[in-house]
Amino acid sequence: MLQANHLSIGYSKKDSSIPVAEGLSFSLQKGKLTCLLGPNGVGKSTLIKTILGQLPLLAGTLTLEYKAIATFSQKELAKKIAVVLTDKVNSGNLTVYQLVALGRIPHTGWLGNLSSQDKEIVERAIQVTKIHYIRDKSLSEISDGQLQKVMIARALSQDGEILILDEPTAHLDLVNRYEIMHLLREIAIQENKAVLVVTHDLDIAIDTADVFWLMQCGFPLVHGSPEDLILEGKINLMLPDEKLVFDPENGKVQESRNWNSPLITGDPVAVKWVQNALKKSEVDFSNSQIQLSIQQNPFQIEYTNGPEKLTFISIEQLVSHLAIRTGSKR
Ligand SMILES: Nc1ncnc2c1ncn2[C@@H]1O[C@H](COP(=O)(O)OP(=O)(O)OP(=O)(O)O)[C@@H](O)[C@H]1O
Repeated sequence: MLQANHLSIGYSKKDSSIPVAEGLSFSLQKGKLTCLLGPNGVGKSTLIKTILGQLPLLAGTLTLEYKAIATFSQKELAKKIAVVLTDKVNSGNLTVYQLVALGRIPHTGWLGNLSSQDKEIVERAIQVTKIHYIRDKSLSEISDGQLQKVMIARALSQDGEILILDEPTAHLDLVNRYEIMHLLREIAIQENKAVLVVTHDLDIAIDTADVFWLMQCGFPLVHGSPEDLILEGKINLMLPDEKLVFDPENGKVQESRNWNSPLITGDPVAVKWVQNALKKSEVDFSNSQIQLSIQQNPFQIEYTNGPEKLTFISIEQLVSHLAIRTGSKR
């Protein structure tokens, strides 16, 4: 579909160019959800603008269906690539249906009437994104999560083979973030589209994406399935700060500092969350004799420190005790 070889992207000023990222090679595949991840300022939006033909390439090649992107007019590109950007739409008076129908403009022109085929495509976009129940509402009457689905529906009604979304889940709550990403996955598979999503939502991206593209300053773009990148340790490329590291065991980003846990026995899930709280408490256990034993039903933490034996009924109580004992501020 879309292919890049040793692509350099960036901005040109007068006679000089300012590269943002160099040596990017990738191919975007149909039927797959691809997530583009990387730290702030690494060049994700610059890459999207380059793909959309809004910025010239500084070096390398970028082709769509084996033809250089630069050879497509903006109108031709709009028929092939639909995009949802982060900007807020300012069309509060339009209804949901009218906004979705605007996606047909590249095919009909601004004054073009919708043919029965256009109407079918608009209906399909509304159906796929499950927004039929708000189709007659005005845009000023819907929530941010609903608006995001409407924007995706508009992009779908454009009916290109490629769908690009820049941070579609920013500002949404957890449930809506999952819903939008699952919807995009469904669209990729069922509508056989190449879907590229820029996101900072690592957890949800791991659960939904088929392919990750990782951008990191000074490195070529790394791609692969999230699972392969996790097992190979390459996922850490998106964490330029050495204080953070991806823990493949629990699938989470966490602080890389060494921390000595006291000896804790009991149910592994309970042990994990007691450890989590103790790590945050910043109590130093390196030379301590403290041992903890967790009992279930009722939940109890038996605390032993040399001859001292205590019982706590919550993690909060244990942490408060340790804070008082060690003079920690927490
Ligand atoms: N119009 C511009 N002219 C020159 N440099 C720019 C321009 N727009 C952005 N940049 C620079 O390009 C670099 C990449 O910016 P870009 O917006 O692509 O990053 P990003 O990865 O999308 O970041 P974020 O995750 O914060 O959205 C930044 O250093 C930025 O300052």
